[in-house]
Amino acid sequence: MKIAMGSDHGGFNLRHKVKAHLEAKGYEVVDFGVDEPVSCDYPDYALKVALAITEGTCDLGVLVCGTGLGISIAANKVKGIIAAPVSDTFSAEMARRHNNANILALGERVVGEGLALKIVDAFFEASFEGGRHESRVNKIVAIEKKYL
Ligand SMILES: O=C(CO)[C@H](O)[C@H](O)COP(=O)(O)O
Repeated sequence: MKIAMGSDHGGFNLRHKVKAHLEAKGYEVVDFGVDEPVSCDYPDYALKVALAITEGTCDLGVLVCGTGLGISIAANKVKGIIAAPVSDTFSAEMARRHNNANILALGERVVGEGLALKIVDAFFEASFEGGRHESRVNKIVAIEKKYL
């Protein structure tokens, strides 16, 4: 599995820790920056990661900013993206199993490294269940098609 990653300055340190963790587990990570921990705009990195997924060069993504909010809000503006800002392991698992999220968003100023890595594991070890959840996710896609 190929994972796209990106962050702004607020998620710079945690992005590197998550990247090392995923690589140690054998995932291929494509890192879209930011390359230096200098003040920058999170929508720029949300867009790079979102497009890598919708264009098919990566399978899933991880985005990190200070809270995980702005960067997921921006990513969710791209058709085909379901980005979930997550701060606990249960929601991380459900984001895949029920919501078919294709991007996990983390907040470096919200979760510590230990919890963040457990959240990452919960997200990547889970799979979409389909069934009743598929028709619900399809309704999200229909909203996106009609209104975005
Ligand atoms: O969390 C974020 C967006 O949701 C950003 O990382 C945060 O807003 C950046 O703030 P600052 O420019 O004050 O470092």
